[in-house]
Amino acid sequence: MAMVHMQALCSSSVSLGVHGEGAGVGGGRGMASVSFRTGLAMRQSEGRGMVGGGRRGVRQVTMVQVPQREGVVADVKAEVGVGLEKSEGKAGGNGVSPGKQQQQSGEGQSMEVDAVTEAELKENGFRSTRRTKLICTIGPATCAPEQLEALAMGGMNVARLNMCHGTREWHTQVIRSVRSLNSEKGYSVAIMMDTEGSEIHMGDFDGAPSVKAEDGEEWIFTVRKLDTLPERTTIVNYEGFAEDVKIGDELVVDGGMVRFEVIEKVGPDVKCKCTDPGLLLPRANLTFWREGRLVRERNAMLPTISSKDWIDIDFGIAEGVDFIAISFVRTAEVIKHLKSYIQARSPNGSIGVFAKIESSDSLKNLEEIIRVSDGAMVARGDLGAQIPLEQVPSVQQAIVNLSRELNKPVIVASQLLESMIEFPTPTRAEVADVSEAVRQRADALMLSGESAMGLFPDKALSVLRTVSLRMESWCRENKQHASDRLPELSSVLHDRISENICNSAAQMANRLEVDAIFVYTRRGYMASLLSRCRPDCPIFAFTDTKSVRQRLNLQWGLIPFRLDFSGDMESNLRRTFALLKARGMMKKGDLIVAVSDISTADMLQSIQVRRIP
Ligand SMILES: Nc1ncnc2c1ncn2[C@@H]1O[C@H](COP(=O)(O)OP(=O)(O)O)[C@@H](O)[C@H]1O
Ligand SMILES: C=C(OP(=O)(O)O)C(=O)O
Ligand SMILES: [K+]
Ligand SMILES: [Mg+2]
Repeated sequence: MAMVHMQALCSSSVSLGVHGEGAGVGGGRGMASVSFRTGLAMRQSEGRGMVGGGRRGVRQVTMVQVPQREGVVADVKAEVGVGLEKSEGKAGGNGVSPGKQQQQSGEGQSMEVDAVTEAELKENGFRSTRRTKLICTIGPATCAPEQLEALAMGGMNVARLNMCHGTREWHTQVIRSVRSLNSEKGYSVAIMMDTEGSEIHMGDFDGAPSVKAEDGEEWIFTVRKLDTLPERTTIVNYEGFAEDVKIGDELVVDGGMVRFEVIEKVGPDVKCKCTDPGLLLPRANLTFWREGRLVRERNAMLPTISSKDWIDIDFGIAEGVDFIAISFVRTAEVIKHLKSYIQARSPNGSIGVFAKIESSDSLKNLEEIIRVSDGAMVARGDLGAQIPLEQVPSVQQAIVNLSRELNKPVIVASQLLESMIEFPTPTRAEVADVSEAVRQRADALMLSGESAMGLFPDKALSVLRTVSLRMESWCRENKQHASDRLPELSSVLHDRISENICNSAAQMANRLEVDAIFVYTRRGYMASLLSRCRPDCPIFAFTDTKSVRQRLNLQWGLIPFRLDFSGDMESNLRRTFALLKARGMMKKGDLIVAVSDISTADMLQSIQVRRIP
């Protein structure tokens, strides 16, 4: 077996030499010692996800010969001495023993994992765990505690709150209910807040869940703030509406669910004739088209984050939501602006900011937007109203691929199982659509109306679950991963080491057909990088804070655990094995690849192959 010898003399180059002889690893269990030495100095970048993030300093990387130990099959280790300034972050202590480590309240227990995954692992083993994550929009059909619990039981990883709808009190109540399910019953449902954005939309219908617009009917679209609505009248939330539309324009509701033609303008009222009948839903999105083209000049004048959105965002920060999704993002600037605002407001918090890709402007700046965001959502509902429908599938594929390349989680959203709003089984075409998103290896799939106000929210979730599982195992059987080549992520040396460690670990895991990859990570960055490789086995991500654990919930293949760990990998591994075995989640003889991202005085990152003793 090879001695891997890595040498890097200055911050710009790393060379990897593989020698023909060296410590003998050949003999299977308990024999290994592969190590590499690096002597390099580098500045830690301030970018996201640095190991031991929050610290600055110059790192000195040195090699140590790794002693042979029981249970080690092979061990590749880069050990680093870190010259640190005082650590700024919380829970960043190096080499603190678990017993001594002071956690925020409620974080002192031995190991926390989502109860549903735990049960699934015990029952069906590693290969059975679902890799694609599921998001449910919560609405009137699912907001009661027992309805939320049914979704959590059914595999909901993230609950989404659409701030277009519902009152502040309603949202507060849902957030509290989810939080107490988590703390009292062991679920781990994260919360995503989705901003309303400055879209043009219709008003409510005096509490009616929907109103039918018949072919040829005349309707009034008005900018007047009416208290009582005359029949066949709807309010439009955009004050410039009556001025902007022209006679002959086409009004498209919800991307084409209903259409009208403008026939007359009377002051603040716009008289329209229904040309495509259908159901009008409260606050349905509205676009207007002239000579076959979307009129977007005025839309472009509206802010991406409205004053109402800022109030909602403050609310989200105060409630400690895990993710904020921004509607109708047009540029990277707005995401940067929001991220710095969140950073200033909750320096210790870690709210992931997701860019919703749902306008033609966002497509022009796609890469820039995804680079600065913590994730992206293919919001096909509005996207399909802004670009020709037939372009949506290829755009979806491009966004999924780009996000994965850039190491950002990506959600495929809207109309996945639309017919299940009314019917208990999906159409075959819907099943094919869900399967395709899974085959593309999106991180997460999202239900909207199906779970918010449909008749069969639990059934819809169950369809997402079973279709995902089936497609995932089909992909593994057909070795789809073989063709997945990812371009290198970044130019920062330190990042390149993390990336290459993760790529190698994932490749090793696939070749050795191990049962799981373990990753010990404080910020979650290494867990993300492993998820990005979409390996065949599940990834157990051990992290020491609740907020990081919650955030990892959204990423493909990750099973996040909260665990107090120390800088001593050997003791971390032994403790983890013991805890997992005691809880029936692993058994003697299981093979794992362990990746460590814990920065301490004598270690940076390592890959080990271990058999559970
Ligand atoms: N918090 C809520 N309160 C009431 N109804 C909701 C809520 N969230 C979602 N809904 C209903 O579910 C439908 C689908 O949800 P979603 O796709 O998120 O919204 P939209 O259709 O406005 O884009 C909405 O049109 C609305 O009727
Ligand atoms: C997810 C979407 O956004 P919203 O439901 O908020 O309109 C969409 O447009 O597909
Ligand atoms: K929204
Ligand atoms: Mg939308």
